[in-house]
Parts: sequence; C-alpha cells; structure tokens
Amino acid sequence: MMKNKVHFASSEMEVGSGGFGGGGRWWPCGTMEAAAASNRFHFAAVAAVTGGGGATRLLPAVPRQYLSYIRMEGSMEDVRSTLLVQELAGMRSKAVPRQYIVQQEDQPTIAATASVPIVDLGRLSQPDGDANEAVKLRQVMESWGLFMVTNHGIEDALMDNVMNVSREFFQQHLGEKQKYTNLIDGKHFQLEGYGNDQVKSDTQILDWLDRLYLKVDPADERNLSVWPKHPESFRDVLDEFLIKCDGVKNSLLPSMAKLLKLDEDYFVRQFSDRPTTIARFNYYPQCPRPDLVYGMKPHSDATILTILMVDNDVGGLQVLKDGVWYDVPTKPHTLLINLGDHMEMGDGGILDVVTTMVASFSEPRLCGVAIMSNGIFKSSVHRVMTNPEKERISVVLFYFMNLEKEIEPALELIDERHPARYKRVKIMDYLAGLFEHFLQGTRVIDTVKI
Ligand SMILES: O=C(O)CCC(=O)C(=O)O
Ligand SMILES: [Fe+2]
Repeated sequence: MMKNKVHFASSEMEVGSGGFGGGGRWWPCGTMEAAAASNRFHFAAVAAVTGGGGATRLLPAVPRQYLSYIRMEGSMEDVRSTLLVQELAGMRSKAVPRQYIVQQEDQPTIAATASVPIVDLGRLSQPDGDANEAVKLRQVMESWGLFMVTNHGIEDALMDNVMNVSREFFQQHLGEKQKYTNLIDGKHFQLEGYGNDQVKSDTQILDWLDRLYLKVDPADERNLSVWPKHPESFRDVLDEFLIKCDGVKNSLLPSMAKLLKLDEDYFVRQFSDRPTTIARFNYYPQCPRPDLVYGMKPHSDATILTILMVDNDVGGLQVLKDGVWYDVPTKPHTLLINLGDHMEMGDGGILDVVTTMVASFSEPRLCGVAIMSNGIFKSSVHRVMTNPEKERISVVLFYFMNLEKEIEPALELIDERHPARYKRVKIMDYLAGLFEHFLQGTRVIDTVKI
C-alpha cells in the first residue's frame, strides 16, 4: 500500500479505509475509491472536521506568509500516487493539499475582459479569401496566438456528442477509468491513458485536473488498450470529430501560408508524412480554493497548432497578451485555435512536453510555425482557472508534424533584408533539448537562434 506523507502548516487529514481518520472524525470520503488508498494529507487552508459529538467546526486558513514553510516528504513515486483530483474534490473539503497551491507571487490574478478575436472560417476559406477575415487572422497570428473560430463546418450535434461522451467517461466509477490508467504497474508514468500530472520533483505544483491522453495519429500507432470502451460510442464519436477537426486544420493552414505570401500548401505539406496528433480530455472538478490553485498553470502548447473545444457554459480559460491576462469567453459551438510552441522551456521529455510551462512571460512567444514564418507568427500563453461550483471539461487536439522532420524558416521569406533568424532543427531533438535546458535554467531557443 502506498504511503504519502505531506506536511502542511495546519490541520492533518488522513485518507483511511473508512474516510478521513486522525484525531477527530474527518469528513467522510466522497467515494469508496477515495478511501482505497491509504494516503495522508495535511491540508493547508480550511479543513472541515467533525469532533467526537459530530458537530462540524472549521479550522482556520493558514496565513499565506506561513505557506513557504510547508514542505513535502516522500519519494516521487509516493507523491505521484496521490489521489486523482476528482477524488480530492469528491471529499468536499474546503482545503486543498499543499502540492496544488501555487507560490504567492504566481497566484491567480483578476483577468481583464477584451474581445478575443473571432475568425469566420467559412469566409476565410472562400476561393478569393475575405480581406477582413484575413486581416483579423494576421492580427491574431502576430499577437494573440489564440482565437475563436466560427463557421468551421462541424455540426453542433457532433460537438455536443464529443462533450457528452467525455463527461460520461469522467463520471464513471474510478475502477472503470483505472482500466486505462497512465501508470504502468501502478507507478511508472506514461503519457497515454487516464490519470493526473506526472510528478518530477517534490517542489512541483500540481494542476487541479485529471485527463485522458490518447495518441490518435499515426492511426497505426494507436494504443487501443487505453481507449475507453465506455461509453460505447466514445471511439466512433472521437473518430468522427478527428476527421472534422483535420478538415478545420487543413482549411486554416492555406490562409496562414497566404498571409506570408507562401505557397498555399506550404504548411499543409509540413503535416504530410505521418504527423503526430494527440487528443487530450481535460476534467477540472470543482475546486474550493480558486484563489490558490490553477486548473492548468500558465503554459504554451508544445505543438504546431492546437484545436480546443471548451465547455459550453463554464469559462476559465485565460490568455496572456502584452502582459495582461484576458478571459476567453464561452461561446457554445465555437472552436479555439492555439498556435503552439515548440520553442520554449518544457518540463518533460519528448512528448511529455505537449504543454510547456512558462518560466518567463517577457519573452515573445515562438512556435513551430514561428520558425517557419521566420518569427512573424507567435504562439499563445494561456492558463485555466478553477471554479468553486462547477466542473469543467475541455477536449484538445494537439497537432505535431512528423517528429523526425526538420523545420526551418521558409526559404521564400529570407533575403538580404530578412536574414534567417533560426537554424534548421529536428523537432525530436528540439523537444528532447527542452527538458535538459529547463533543468539547467537555460533556454533551448537560444540554441537555434542565429
Ligand atoms: O481547458 C482549457 O481550456 C485549456 C486546456 C489547455 O490549455 C491544454 O490542454 O493545453
Ligand atoms: Fe494549452
């Protein structure tokens, strides 16, 4: 049985076989599954506890200035074996374990409201293009790196189905979901499957979400043993959605190429020959402390391009532009497009770096497309806030080129006045370099800059 020992400044909470044990009787466990692991958490903020007489009292929150004294014990594997976030949320505690609390200076701040650009894909893809939409697209590629897409050709019913099967998957009994676990032998993390964050260091701050990762392309490399069998329609619905999203990607790429006065199929060509696509289903349970915890910390995606479908009603996604965080509004049945970022610091190995943690926001964001565009296009830095009342789901498709391929600035964009700003780089090598540079505190982007 795994034992975690995590010290917090305040109360102590033990997850035992019958609920939370310890001195008094703690909140009963939200689920039987939660009780299965014998993990001990000491909670940092407010914990609800019932004393001998059964009366509930609230323990005071730990003043923020003490949070830095909190430390964590246990091996990495132990820490990794902490409960899934869905189980933690099911306990209905008012506290969150220390591993989820971000440093005071990084804690969520109020976001501004601005209109995140909306691009009408139908108009953009008309044979002659639409000048207005193209202007908007240029603005987003050069600054926001994230935009909403309407008129994308994917039926509302299909989008609803994708959301429904995702929700049904996460709402299942833990035992059913664990059939697709991302832990080999219960402890070794692999990218694919169901679970939560990989823990690489005892100071790592965890995100308040669980997810299901599936490599969907190349199709002959699918590991169907981690593809859910329930709900029964899951696989068919996902397959249909993948085909449609591929169409969205392929109608967007020529417009991006045209903006740079490149051959229309320039970017499409880059995705030929066994590109890699990953589908990720993110499940953010209700969180008692949205002021201390992120659903997903600020990051940029280590992809060329990401298609994102977010919850119809529950917001939380924010994007950084010119140093200011903006709420991305919910607008049912729109898609979001993110320009990814092969070119920043990461916290993982090869495909672990699907998302790269952002160490510094002051640098302009670059992405695979940015290298090909010789630095004209930027990627987005974004984050997800938690919600105290509502769960939230998002479905994300991460598009990579063939990882064996090399990328370089398009030759057509280079002349005497516009020299190449980046060297040719193999994507796989670049992703591998991300982790090493992250550990050394250096920037892998510097190795490809000319
Ligand atoms: O859930 C969201 O809105 C964003 C998810 C995201 O950024 C990601 O999965 O990389
Ligand atoms: Fe992301």
